[in-house]
Parts: sequence; C-alpha cells; structure tokens
Amino acid sequence: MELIKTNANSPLCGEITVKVEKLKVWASEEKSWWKRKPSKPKTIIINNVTDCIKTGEFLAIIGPSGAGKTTFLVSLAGKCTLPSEGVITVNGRNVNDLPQGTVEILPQFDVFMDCLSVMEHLIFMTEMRLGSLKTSANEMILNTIISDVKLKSLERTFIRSLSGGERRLLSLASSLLSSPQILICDEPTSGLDSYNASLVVGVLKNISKTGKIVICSVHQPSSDLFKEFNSISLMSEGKLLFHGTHDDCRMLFESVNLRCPKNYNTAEFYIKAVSSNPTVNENYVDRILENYRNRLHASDETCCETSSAATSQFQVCKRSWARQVQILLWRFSIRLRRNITFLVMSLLLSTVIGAAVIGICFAGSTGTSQRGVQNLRGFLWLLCSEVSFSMSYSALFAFENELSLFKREAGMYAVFSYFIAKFLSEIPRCIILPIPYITIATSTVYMPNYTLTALELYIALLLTGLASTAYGLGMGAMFISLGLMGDVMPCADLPLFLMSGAFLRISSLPIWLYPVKYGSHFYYAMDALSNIYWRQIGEIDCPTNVTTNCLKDGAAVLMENGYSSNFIVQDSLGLLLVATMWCLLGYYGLKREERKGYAY
Ligand SMILES: Nc1ncnc2c1ncn2[C@@H]1O[C@H](COP(=O)(O)OP(=O)(O)OP(=O)(O)O)[C@@H](O)[C@H]1O
Repeated sequence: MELIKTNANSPLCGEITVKVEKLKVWASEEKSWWKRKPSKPKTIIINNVTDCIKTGEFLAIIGPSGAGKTTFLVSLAGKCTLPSEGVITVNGRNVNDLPQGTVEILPQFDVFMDCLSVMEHLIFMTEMRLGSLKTSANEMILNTIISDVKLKSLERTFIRSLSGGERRLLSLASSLLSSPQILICDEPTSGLDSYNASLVVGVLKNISKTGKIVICSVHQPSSDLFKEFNSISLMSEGKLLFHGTHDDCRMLFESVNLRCPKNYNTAEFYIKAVSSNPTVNENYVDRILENYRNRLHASDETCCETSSAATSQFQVCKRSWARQVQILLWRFSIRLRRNITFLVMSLLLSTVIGAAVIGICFAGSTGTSQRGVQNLRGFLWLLCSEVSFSMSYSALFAFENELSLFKREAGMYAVFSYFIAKFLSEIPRCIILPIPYITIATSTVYMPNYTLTALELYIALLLTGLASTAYGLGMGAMFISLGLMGDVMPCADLPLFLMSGAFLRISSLPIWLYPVKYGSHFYYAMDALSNIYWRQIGEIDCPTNVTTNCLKDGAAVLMENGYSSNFIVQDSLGLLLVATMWCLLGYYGLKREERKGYAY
C-alpha cells in the first residue's frame, strides 16, 4: 500500500536548528591478526566539535585537505559508520532517528545507472520516494524540481552524456524530491567550470532561501562564489575553528594579526593560514580556536532549539515490496533494452556456437549401442554444464557492478525487493539460453520421441538455469565485500559438480557427503536429464565379441551411475529448493552489505 504522510507533528516544523555537541569521530586502530603492534594507530578525525546551525544558513565549510570536512558532513547527515561520541540533534531529535529524507546528502561523487535518461532516472526516484507519478501532486513536485534545477532541456539526455555540472544538478534534483529540511553537499562545485559552479551554487542558494539549511563543503572556491554563502565554517585537523559570518571571520583572523591582502582569494587565505604546514604557521590553529571560543563565551549566544508545530513540507512514502520490485524491474528493463544488441550478440556467440560444436562432435551418437552410452553420458553432462556454468558466472558479478548504486540507494527500497527484482531480471536469460542447446545440439543425436524428450530436456535445463542463477547471485552477494567471488566460486563448484554423477558414482558416495549432494544443482540437473533420456532406452545392443559387462537398457545405465529412477518431479523440486537456498544466502549477503552503511 502506498502511504504519503504529511508529517504534521514533526519537530522540524518552522525554524530548524542543528545542534552538534562534543562530536568526536575516529578511525579505530588497524591491526593484523599476526602482528602484535597495530599497523595504523587510532586516528581522531573529528575532534570535539560543538556547533549550532540555523534555518536559512547557506553554510560553506572550508579547510585544508584531510581537515575532516567530509566526515563532519556525513555525521551531520547521520550516515557516519565510523566510531563516534557526542550528539547531533535537529530540533532536539537525534539525527539518526529522523524520518528518511529529512536530511539529504549529496556525496562528492555521483553514482547513477548511466544508461537511463535524466527523465527516466527522475521517474524512478519519484516513484520510489514519493509514490505514483499518476497522482497530480507528485507530477507537479517533479516538474517544479526539474524547472528549479534547470534540467528541463536535458530531460531526454542519457545520464552518460551529461557534463559534470549537469550530473550534480541531477543528483540535487533527486535529493530535493523528499523536500529535505537540511541539504548537505560535499564539494558540489569540485571539477566544475566557473559557469557550472555558479549555476549549482545559485540553485543551492535559492533552496536555502526557502527556509532550509544548506551546508556545503567547498574546495578552493573563487572569491565570487565564496561570497554567495551567508555563513562559513573553518575546519582544520578535525577541529571547528570558526562558524559565523564573513565579517566575523575576518575580525577573528585580524585578532591574531592575519589580514587577507587586497585582491587575494579570502577562502584560500583562511585555508592557507590554518593548514598544518609548520613553516607557514605553527600556532594559528590553536590561537584562532582560543579566540573563537572566547568570543562565543563573551557573546553568550545559545543554541536554542525550537519545536515549532507549524506544518512541515516533509513527505514520507512507503512503497509496498511488490511495487518496489516492479519499479526496480522497470529500471532493469530499460538497461536491457539499451544493451539489447550486445546481449543478443553475446548470447548468440556463447550458445549457438557452443551448441553447434556439441552437435557436430556428437553427431550420430545413440544410447542404444554400448559405444554410444559413453557418448550420451558426456552429451548430457555438456548440456547441463554449459547451461549451469553460463548462468551462474553471468549472475556472479551482477551485484558487484551495481554495488555503489545499491549502497547509495540503501533504505530507498528493501534489500529483499532488490534481490527478487535482480533474480527476476535474469529469468529471460534462463528461458532463452537452453533453446540453442535443445534445437541445435540434440538434433544430431538419437532421441526417442524426439519432440517430447526435447521439451522435457528443455524444462529440466530451464530449472537448472534458475538454480544456477540463484547460485551465482548468492555467491556474488556473499563474497562481494571481499571481491573474491571469481576465486571462491570455482572452489565451491568443484564439490558441487562432482555430485553430478558424471565423474563419481553417486551410489558410492559416503553418507557424510549427502548434504553436499542434496545441495548440488548439478546432481538434480544430471539426475533429471539422465532419467529423461535413459528411461526411454528399452534395449542396448550388446555385441557378442565384447569382453566387458554389457549394459542391457537405460535403467541399467541409470543404476550404474547411481541415479534414482523416475525421480524427475523430485529433481525439479530439488532444483527449486536449491534456488531458494541460494536466494536466501544471497539476500543475507546483501543485507550485510547494506548494514555496512552508506557509500560516500
Ligand atoms: N573510514 C576511514 N578510515 C580511516 N581514516 C579515515 C576514514 N575516513 C576518513 N579518514 C581520514 O580522516 C581524515 C579526514 O578525512 P575527510 O575525508 O573527512 O577530510 P576532508 O576535509 O573532507 O578532505 P578533502 O578535502 O581532501 O576531501 C583523512 O586523513 C582521512 O584519511
């Protein structure tokens, strides 16, 4: 069910105050398990910062590289995953407990699905965050944002063709959909030319005028750009050295005998003065901080938090998981359409050629002769292995390619919905991939009741494809953080495909290997394929001059391999169960990634 709530009781109504009290953020020491000494000691990143930011502030945070600006911004957004102390509240409410969308952060690097157009991306975001675009209110919000953020002329442009500034604007438009009360931007102008930089800053300034707080870290802003901000914060070595107006900052610097020369970039002057280069200034950081604290005490200014009851603009939308799956599938389908030529070509190359090679090599093979038994066993194993390996290895990297996007969108949709959508998006491949093997490869070997047998083989391969896809997605999701999926999967493949019966006699397996057997999609797939073929072979020729034991019929072949007879329904259920098991493991793998926190 779709819920659009207007948060009338939100503490964010009217005036907004962000209060930071004794914030300390650090990176824990890094220690290898084989070394006693830490390889990297504990590092303090934010050092005892206390601050107060109020409605209407268009705040520029400046400071030398490594001063802690990004960490401070991420903490303000409640997304910092590093260990910390202290409290950040917004109108008295802990920033971590605020409803989603109240505080939005635009990280320094934008991550999009690049094959989408600007409009498609915004439709996706609106549908996920606000609700159906069929409601006129949502359509109006989207159109207003598009024109406010000056993206009207770019609606049909593909994201991959956008300039850096346009990408920033698109990121901004996506963040504005939830009508955040506090907008945080990490270096919104970095890498942009002066025109694009002033365009972005202009849009942000307008947003701050609508009763919101806009906080930006800025790296070497031009003098003109710097003047656009109505307040500035200066950071160095994790400390907040100053927060206030341009005039107050100038006076503070003058109090330690630092005067910015005429025609010199003010921001650059401040940054240079507090950068930790001992040859430039040794004591300025401490002196400026001391003077700033003294001034604060003298002014007796308090950080008063309001709890106004006026109506908030904030909207919360909770889409049902089924709708989330639908919206995610819509986005996957766009990518599929954009890459269709490449996908068809790769599918043709990998399957049609493979199927033709198998067909040519096994031409004329029949399971009705003693010599053909070995060939048919090999033939069935190749069908099974081609489908399962193609499907599992193509699914293996599916999450890795989208990990940054998934982490950026964490919380927007449920992990469960994302996994299901991903799995469903792979189903067309499972349907198409076995077709060349069935139509081309099987046409050259002897198969009794050709049409029915081919159909049964196709269904078995389709189910094998589903289980293999789940296996690939599951392995990919579980080992994504280590980046070792490509190394772990072959190790896991080995015991699983040994259970196929193609190399080891199933009936000779020790009982302690049974859990592996019943968890192996290769076992169910080969059992089903072998049953489909061999149970139809009534008699196998046995020449009089052979010295070894003859296999009399298909049932004898099945018995020799250790396959169960007439187990096809159970095999099908087994494949579906294996698929479910890998889906659950994959889901927990992704959930673990989500818990690691936001990617910035
Ligand atoms: N996850 C982390 N683990 C360890 N150290 C970290 C982590 N995140 C940040 N740091 C360290 O904290 C310091 C401050 O980093 P931060 O990115 O906040 O600085 P910054 O002022 O934004 O720098 P820049 O202007 O170069 O982006 C840096 O020395 C950085 O190496």
